[in-house]
Amino acid sequence: MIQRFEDRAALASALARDVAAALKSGLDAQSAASLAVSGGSTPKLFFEALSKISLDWARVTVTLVDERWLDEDSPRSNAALVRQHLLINKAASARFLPLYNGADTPEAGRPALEAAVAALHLPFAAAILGMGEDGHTASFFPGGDNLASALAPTPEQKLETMHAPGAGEPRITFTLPVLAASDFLALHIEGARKQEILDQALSHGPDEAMPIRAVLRYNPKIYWCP
Ligand SMILES: O=C(O)[C@H](O)[C@@H](O)[C@H](O)[C@H](O)COP(=O)(O)O
Repeated sequence: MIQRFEDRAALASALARDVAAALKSGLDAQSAASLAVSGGSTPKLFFEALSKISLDWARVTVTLVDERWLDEDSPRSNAALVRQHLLINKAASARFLPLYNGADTPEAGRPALEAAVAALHLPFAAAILGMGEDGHTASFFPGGDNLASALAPTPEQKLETMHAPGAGEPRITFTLPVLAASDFLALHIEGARKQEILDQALSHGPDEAMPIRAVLRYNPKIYWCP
């Protein structure tokens, strides 16, 4: 299902309201709720809208769908984006679980992160994905070295590392089954170009060429604006 909004502000406030509702349902049913958000350039307005909504944020853990293996002082750090634009206002009391821990490589950092992630309250109450113009989502990149195991991991594995020509730097990502099991699963895309990419992904073709296809099979709610 695609919901179309007239502009970025309208999309951001609708997505923030829907994510807050999903978190509230999670918190009404259980002692804690987890939220996985994407980095990149698209989510800032949504983050700021969500940060202003009243919720029992102290019982919410925010983490990332995926992370670029970089220190937080890099402008490409997704953790830095979340700290600056989401963990503010009312959401300042949320707990944050970053997916970068300073190890030399994501492979070296992954065991400690798998242990940290094991303590998360899962399934996610909400997971919000983005999409790149190459058809990647999370760190499921075309040509990624661990793409197959990120899409179909062993059961105990919640994270996968990824090196890919289009990724910019090494990555770590939640695997598809963890993200797909979220109570509320959304894809947030903006602009005519991403609409075209989405149309291509919705046509037949291999997941390896456009890994977003693997997610579309789970019918995420799609939020789009020009
Ligand atoms: O760390 C990342 O790169 C993301 O989590 C990634 O999957 C992102 O959502 C898309 O690449 C879209 O990025 P833009 O919003 O910048 O287009």
